[in-house]
Amino acid sequence: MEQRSIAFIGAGNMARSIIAGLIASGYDAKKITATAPTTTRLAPLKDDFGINTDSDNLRAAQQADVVVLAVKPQLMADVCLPLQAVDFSNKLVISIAAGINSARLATMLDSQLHLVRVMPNTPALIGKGMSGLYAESTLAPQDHQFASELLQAVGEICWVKQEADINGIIAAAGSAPAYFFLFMEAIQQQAMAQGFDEQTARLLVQQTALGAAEMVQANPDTDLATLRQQVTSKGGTTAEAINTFNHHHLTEIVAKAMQAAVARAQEMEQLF
Ligand SMILES: NC(=O)C1=CN([C@@H]2O[C@H](COP(=O)(O)OP(=O)(O)OC[C@H]3O[C@@H](n4cnc5c(N)ncnc54)[C@H](O)[C@@H]3O)[C@@H](O)[C@H]2O)C=CC1
Ligand SMILES: O=C(O)[C@@H]1CCC=N1
Repeated sequence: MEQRSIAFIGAGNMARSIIAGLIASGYDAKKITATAPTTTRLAPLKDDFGINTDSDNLRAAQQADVVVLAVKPQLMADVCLPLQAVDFSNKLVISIAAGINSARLATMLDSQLHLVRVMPNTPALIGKGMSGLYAESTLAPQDHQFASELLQAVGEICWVKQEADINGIIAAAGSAPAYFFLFMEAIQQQAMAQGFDEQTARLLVQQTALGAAEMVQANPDTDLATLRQQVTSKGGTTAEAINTFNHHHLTEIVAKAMQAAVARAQEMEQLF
């Protein structure tokens, strides 16, 4: 892919995940700079991936072709204020922040932007990310392509047509690794309660989750319900477990959780 210079403003969990994935995919480490106020987050990035680090956001942004905004939403306005001095006319801006829309980002940076909003997730760290992307139709094709390739370097992508759909991506992918971790934690805990040691309980759940996810991927023409039914023998053990989930309205719980994620993103759009 095109090797543009990239400045990650903010060097937390998500920036690290994308940087790790980019380096693993062969992106030139010298073309990547990450910023943070202290060396706590920066030193490991420099040591692990050989990228440049800087505590000066303005300098990093001025020197980059692509500026990735990767700070917490509540900090975004404060972080953007000094960046208003940057000439963004020839730069691509990528924001990964939840709950801050394009119009608000343009106001925060006081510029007309070549902007892509991206909603990634942390499995980008191991090249298994899922990112949703949104841009105005006026975005140049080469910027569109660069953003696609950047996120494809760390996983799968899908472009959404309306900016509001980014909130749906948050609910279904950005936040969703945590749902699976929670589910796996619950299985691990119950396996331990049934007598397995912690390590064995973890192996049982992690290998099963991996196997299930890979079966989904390996059978694109088989719907998820069919895969479930193939495990569920009539009158057997799985049927009892699934009946218990249904009795406690698992589907409704998931729907409510995803709706709550969207509602929070909408609320953040008003707050920050
Ligand atoms: N963690 C996740 O799974 C996902 C996070 N996001 C978005 O990514 C963004 C970052 O989230 P995380 O990485 O989880 O947060 P984080 O708290 O791990 O990282 C934020 C980083 O910003 C740095 N920072 C704080 N003040 C700064 C400043 N003035 N200048 C430069 N850097 C500064 C901090 O040192 C920290 O390393 C958020 O906007 C979030 O909505 C999006 C998708 C998934
Ligand atoms: O929890 C959050 O707000 C961020 C956005 C998606 C995942 N983490």
